Amino acid sequence: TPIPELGVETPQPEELRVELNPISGERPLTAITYRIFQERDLIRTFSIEPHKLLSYLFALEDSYQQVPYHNKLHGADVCQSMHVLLNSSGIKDVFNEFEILAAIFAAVVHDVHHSGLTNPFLIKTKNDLAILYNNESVLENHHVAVAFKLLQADERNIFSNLSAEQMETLRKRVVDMVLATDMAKHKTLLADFQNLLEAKKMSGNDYLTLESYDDRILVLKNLIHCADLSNMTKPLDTYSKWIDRLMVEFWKQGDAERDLGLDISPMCVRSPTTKDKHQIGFINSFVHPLWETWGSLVYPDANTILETLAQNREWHEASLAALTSSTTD
Ligand SMILES: COc1ccc(-c2ccn(CCC(=O)N3CCOCC3)n2)cc1OC1CCCC1
Ligand SMILES: [Mg+2]
Ligand SMILES: [Zn+2]
Repeated sequence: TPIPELGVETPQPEELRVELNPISGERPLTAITYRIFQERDLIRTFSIEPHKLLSYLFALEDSYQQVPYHNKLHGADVCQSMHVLLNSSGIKDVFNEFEILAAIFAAVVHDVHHSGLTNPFLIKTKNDLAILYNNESVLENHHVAVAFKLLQADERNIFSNLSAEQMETLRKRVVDMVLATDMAKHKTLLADFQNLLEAKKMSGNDYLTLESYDDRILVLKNLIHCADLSNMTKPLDTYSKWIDRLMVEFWKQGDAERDLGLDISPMCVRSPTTKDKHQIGFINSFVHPLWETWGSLVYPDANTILETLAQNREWHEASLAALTSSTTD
């Protein structure tokens, strides 16, 4: 049975079309995710009932908070970036449709109900979430718990036609991937990833023969982490809009820290050079090493990404030089 164009039979196609229309900007997360599910034929492969997918995505989108950066646009952005990265010719044929379903789902849910505050802030203010999750990946545990809580309503359970065993593995993959987006996990995640690629290179067989669950999920964890850190690899006009959103979110946290008499986190200090200096430092310390490693796996697919990353870093260095020279004059 052909799936209707908008995914569901509806007596009011025009109203639904407006609602789903990404141009109207009302529901970018739903529009992008629904489109990706269609394009990857996930709706048919997993017998997902279209009206349940729409209900789930509407509820998910509405559960993203209206904060400057970690809002539904970021969820949509990471989902779209994940979709593109999964198409890298280097890994296109590596992952099966279950892993792809888990990866796309993990990407779109990965920051749901984000409060616009960082884990250290929630921990030092003894927020209920920090108590609940014992200071361990507090936000990330919350995001993935909310994502699965939304699935409990029958009209939103998009996985109702998966077997119990399939659901169990999907759940494990999604939890593993969302928890891996905690920056505190970055160093271990990247080191394990580099060791895996090194071992594969030593053994001579091509990278793409990933047998164990642990090897496969390790690559998927780095993949969602790359998607989450993909702002710096985007064209400058897009990238600079993300920076502005994140800085507003950080500055609001800085204001809260000051009001509470707490030390202001370094990234939350309002100052003209903070933006460039932190971006350069962050790209050098975290983003470039991660994308370079990813680039070695999918070589040469990441070359454009690495070039854009280098150009964006140079742009920050130039604006920092201009700033400091003008202030020293
Ligand atoms: C557009 O700029 C950024 C975009 C994304 C990130 C970023 C870092 C880690 N993640 C993954 C989620 C996480 O762990 N976070 C969320 C951001 O705050 C830190 C804890 N995302 C960092 C960015 O810039 C750096 C932070 C201020 C200047 C340099
Ligand atoms: Mg996050
Ligand atoms: Zn994120």
